[in-house]
Amino acid sequence: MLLLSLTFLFLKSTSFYDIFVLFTIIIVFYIFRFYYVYYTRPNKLPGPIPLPIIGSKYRMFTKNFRPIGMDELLKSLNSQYGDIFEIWFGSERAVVLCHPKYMIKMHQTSTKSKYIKRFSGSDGKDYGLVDSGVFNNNDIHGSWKFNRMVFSNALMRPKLDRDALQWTVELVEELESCWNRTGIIIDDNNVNKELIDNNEIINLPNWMRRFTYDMIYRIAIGNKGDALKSYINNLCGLNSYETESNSIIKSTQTYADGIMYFRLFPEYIRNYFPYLRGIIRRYLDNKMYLDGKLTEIIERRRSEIEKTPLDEELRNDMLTSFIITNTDRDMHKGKYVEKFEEEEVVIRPMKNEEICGNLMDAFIGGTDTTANLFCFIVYYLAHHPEVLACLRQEIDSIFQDDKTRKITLKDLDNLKYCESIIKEVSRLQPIVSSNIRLNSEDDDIGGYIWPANTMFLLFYGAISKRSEAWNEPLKFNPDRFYNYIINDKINGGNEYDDLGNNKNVGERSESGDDIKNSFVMFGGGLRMCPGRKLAIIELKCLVTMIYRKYDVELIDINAPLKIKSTFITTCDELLFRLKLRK
Ligand code: HEM
Repeated sequence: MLLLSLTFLFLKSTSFYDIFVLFTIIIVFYIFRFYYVYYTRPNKLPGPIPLPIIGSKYRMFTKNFRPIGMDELLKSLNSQYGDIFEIWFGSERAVVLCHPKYMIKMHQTSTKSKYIKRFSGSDGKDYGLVDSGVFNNNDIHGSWKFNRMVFSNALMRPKLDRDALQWTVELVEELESCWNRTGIIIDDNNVNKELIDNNEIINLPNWMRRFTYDMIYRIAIGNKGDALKSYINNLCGLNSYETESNSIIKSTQTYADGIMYFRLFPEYIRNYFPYLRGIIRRYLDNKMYLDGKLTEIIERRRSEIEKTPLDEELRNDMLTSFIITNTDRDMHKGKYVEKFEEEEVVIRPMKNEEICGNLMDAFIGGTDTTANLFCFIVYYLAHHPEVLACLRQEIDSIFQDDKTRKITLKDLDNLKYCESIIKEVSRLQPIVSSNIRLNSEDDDIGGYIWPANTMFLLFYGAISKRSEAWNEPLKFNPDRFYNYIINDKINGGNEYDDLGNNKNVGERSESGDDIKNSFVMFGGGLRMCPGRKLAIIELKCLVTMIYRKYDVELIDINAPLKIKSTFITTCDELLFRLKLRK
């Protein structure tokens, strides 16, 4: 208030000329300071010279002014500057790492690791970006450790596998019925010309986003989401109504869009820059609405749990797990000070704000990732009929040509080639193509000592395609995951993820050219994706149910894959239709 009054007084008593001169001085000072910091920085690495305010962002346009995504930008800088270089986000430097050897420290699975932090600073607390939830949580040895443990436990329970599979099956059936109603499933005599011209309806990402919304809503809250249902109603011209799940999902999407503003602009600019202030206000209002809605749901469930007799089983979803943590309903109550790797975590009941943050992280983490990966799988299978034939062989051998038998967890275990396809697509077209880590103490990376809080950008898009780790790295070849023998001796001990995969070897480990951490689909270390098991269950089930029954055709097989890439890579358009498999 005082600042505003002073500004008002100043503006009233000065001429336009004075303001212009003052403004020019500030800008010149800013530019001078910016380049002073740039030219006196420690460990000067190669990289494009940054511009004030926009940093290296001007390189996101080609010489012909074609905009490019983050993935393409990093690829071109990698080939120009090598495996370690720097780029600037505004006035903040990021050291870009493109070789798996640098991941050994970044992905270390120990609480002693110096690379657990994802972001710098303590700005954005009002938007839940400091000590709330899991993804953005920077309070590493405090609330992150606790939330991360409860979040992972909720997702990794074997009981959830069974439900996740059953819910995926039900949702694929709903998806099929939507595709039937909109005419996406055709036979030879029934090619609906009108439909083919309607890109909205035949665009696969539009369906998959709603599918994964509904799925993660059910996993997180326990009730069915309505995104698919209201989308089909809309397309069929029926009344679409606003359900609780839909408004939460929409509001979560808006919340996710807002994160960028809180990360890019410091608090004083957010609060006092006129146009920005309005945008920020809207994002904060939306967050308040979302927190309110989620708190209502939490309280409803809490009272439902309180009314449930102790010997009666509770629902099997993340929300219930969060609410009962260390309460009388928790069979581990009081028994544990649990171990998180080698550090102790005191388990306590979860606060409502923490539950809200965790639910939002589940919604954000569990939708675009799985949805877009499925679209990329469809694209790759359409372009590699030989791989599709092998997939069909595996599916048919397990289901004996039965196109409707319910999938079991044992079937999922046996779908090894299907899993290899998912991994190989992720290797070539990673959904999370770059990731961020910060060092908590001074440390040596790439032969330089980096001061604490240096930002490292791990460019997974390059790391997963190194010729030291993979034979013909740019070739789509799921066999490299299928026929792959783990060599303990060469790797000096293996680390297995929850899927039973050795995370630390590339295909060429047998020949001695092993490269640690060359497959980074789910990141690595203590911050590795906690939703990985769920994602693989969903994807295997989806791929199997679709491909055992249908031929998936792309409307234009020659069209290049249309992607948009920031830190995650999404499929913009993939026009498709289905035919019943003969
Ligand atoms: C194909 C699907 C998915 C992919 C490719 C993927 C990938 C990733 C990657 C690369 C990270 C960063 C890990 C790191 O920093 O080392 C991550 C983190 C995370 N993912 Fe996923 N993910 C997927 C599905 C999911 C699902 C289904 C959920 C939720 C149920 C989820 C929730 C999260 C959360 C909460 C984090 C932050 C973990 C932390 O900071 O401690 N993800 N994911």
